[in-house]
Amino acid sequence: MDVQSAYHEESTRLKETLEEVRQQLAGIGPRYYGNDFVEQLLDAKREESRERLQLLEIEPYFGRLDFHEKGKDGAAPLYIGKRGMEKKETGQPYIIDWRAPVASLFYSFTGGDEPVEYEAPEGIVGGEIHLKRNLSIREQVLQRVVDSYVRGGDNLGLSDEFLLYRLGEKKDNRLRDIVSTIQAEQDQIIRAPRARALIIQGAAGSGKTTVALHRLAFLLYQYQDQVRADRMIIFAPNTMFLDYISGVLPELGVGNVRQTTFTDWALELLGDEVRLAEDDQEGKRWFSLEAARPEEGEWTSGRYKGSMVFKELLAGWLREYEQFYLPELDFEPWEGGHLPYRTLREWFEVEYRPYPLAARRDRLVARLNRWLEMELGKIADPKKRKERSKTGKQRLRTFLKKLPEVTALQLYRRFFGVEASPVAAAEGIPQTIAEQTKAGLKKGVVRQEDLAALCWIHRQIHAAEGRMLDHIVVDEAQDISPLQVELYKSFMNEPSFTILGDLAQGIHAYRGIHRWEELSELFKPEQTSYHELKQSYRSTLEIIEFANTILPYTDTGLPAAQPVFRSGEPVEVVRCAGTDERDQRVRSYIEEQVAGGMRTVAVICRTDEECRSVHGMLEREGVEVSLILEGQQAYKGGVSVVPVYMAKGLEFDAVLLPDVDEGRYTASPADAKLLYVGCTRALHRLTLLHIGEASPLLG
Ligand SMILES: Nc1ncnc2c1ncn2[C@@H]1O[C@H](COP(=O)(O)OP(=O)(O)OP(=O)(O)O)[C@@H](O)[C@H]1O
Repeated sequence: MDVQSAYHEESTRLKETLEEVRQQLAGIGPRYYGNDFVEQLLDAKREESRERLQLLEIEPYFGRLDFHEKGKDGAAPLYIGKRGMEKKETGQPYIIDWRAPVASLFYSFTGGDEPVEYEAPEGIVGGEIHLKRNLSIREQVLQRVVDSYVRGGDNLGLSDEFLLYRLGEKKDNRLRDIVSTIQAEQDQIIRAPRARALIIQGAAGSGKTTVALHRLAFLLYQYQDQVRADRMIIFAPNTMFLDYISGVLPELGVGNVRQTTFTDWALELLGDEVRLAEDDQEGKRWFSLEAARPEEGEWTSGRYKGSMVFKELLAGWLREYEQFYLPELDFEPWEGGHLPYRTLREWFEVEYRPYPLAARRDRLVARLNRWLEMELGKIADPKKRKERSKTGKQRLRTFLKKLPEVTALQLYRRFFGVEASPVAAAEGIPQTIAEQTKAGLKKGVVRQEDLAALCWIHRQIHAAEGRMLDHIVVDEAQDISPLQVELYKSFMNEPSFTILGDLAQGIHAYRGIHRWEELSELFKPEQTSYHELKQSYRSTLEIIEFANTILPYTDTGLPAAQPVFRSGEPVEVVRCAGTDERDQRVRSYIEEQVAGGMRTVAVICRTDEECRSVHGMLEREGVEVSLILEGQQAYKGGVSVVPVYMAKGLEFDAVLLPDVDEGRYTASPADAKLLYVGCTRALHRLTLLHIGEASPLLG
């Protein structure tokens, strides 16, 4: 079929579809606002349908697959959309949800005339593909029809055309869904079984974040009876990144999934008791040029406090503390009254043993109160009872002081020896780490690196409290610690994780993992699987090849990222005679890129100070530009100046690195990772400037 007839055919089908959607929408009826519970439930269902149809009304589908199922007559066209619908009159599928089993063929099929199959709930279904067609519909208008496979046709390289068209688009300030162009290797991850910890090492721009979000949408569809959106969490590195990805799930019709940072989540779990030190800023501490760089093999406090070694120490100390928690004392409410230690021990050590420490203490206190009331009840003389009640209650208050309330922070303080305790402070913590932590605790504050341990203690002493979770996504997982994952595990009956990251972008190696085994070892072998995504979709061929030359300096041994064949302008590296020329080049770069239609442009500097200086210069020249620093809540798009450690996870149409000199990017793996992150943020254009000698990482 020629292009024109295909376009005509699809226009007709689109018209029909839109008419069907409109009719179904019109048939839904008005909303119900009354108090009847059954009506309310029905209304919620109608509302769901309305939302689904409204989504379909804008872009009903993006693909068509003509599939000839074995044993059936001829090939039937399947239209695949972000949501599914049936034809009202016949009840037959009219648009197939992209997550449905049969839709997997659309993604896994990469050409060839061989038979294909997919896994349906009823078993394996086989057949042949006759046509794979990509359809681009915007605001109800058919814009493009691209056949990536026609049975019997020559099918030369067409499969990439639609993907390239999508990758060539300019980006705004939000990550988008990719349902129409999910690639086979990505689809495998999206559709992987739920009950395991999936660990994914993916090259920069390989779609990790995007794939994780699509996987959530898939799990909600596939395991409707087992998972709920409000029992899923996405952990991402910072609030601005969360803002950047916040559009994807709603586009996929998924609401109610909590998207948060570990710090926010941990502080909420721990309550008001825990306060972070105000100077706990990573930019200053680790990314200034003066920042201390840990030696290879040396424990940094973040690595240590996130390690399983530290967890074991905590666990051992906590066991001992629990053992000595109950003081060896009888309780005497008044002269002659007596509750022996033996009985108290029986309650605490035997009866309440199965409960976590906080609950054991609560129960003991409640029992003591009850015991006192009962003893008082036995006294017949009202005057005497009143007198004893007063003394008894006073003595009980004094006694309870020896059973201090247990909170995570209090225990942590005792563990570090900041507060007296029946069990001595733990030994074996590297001295500087112990001293630094104690100094903070004495001032009443902790650092972010303490949060995982505090939350872990909290779980140990409260256990069953809090909701269990169905699935957790950990993005940028190279930056998290084993203890964090151990903690997340305690919120699940069986592990169900999507853990994604890139060790080559491990710029927080002072607190993050250095090998994926550090996380996979936390699961039983049959509970975990490891995948690699090597293909990179974000950047042009030139940018990926350029970034690949930096990769070996990161010392991660990771393979080069593979580009899709999308060619653009060469990467420019320009030596400037001095700051005047550099500033002039930064300004003209921004001007040119904006004039050339780039919607997001970033000047990515090595440090906060450098960013402030470039931003100040641009503002003085009247350039409209946002300065992004640590703690930024939202990403607005347009032109930004951002330190490289904050740019991780984001992407921009055009990127300029203005300070790639030998002093700012040395030949160390830490700097190589920073430069790799900086370069891989660019989709279409990348330019690097330096004054004096260029960084040795540029070969
Ligand atoms: N199959 C695809 N079709 C179209 N675009 C895609 C596809 N896969 C990824 N992309 C695009 O590639 C870009 C990178 O995706 P994403 O940010 O999810 O990658 P990442 O692996 O998390 O990157 P990084 O580790 O560098 O932050 C995004 O613009 C995304 O839309």
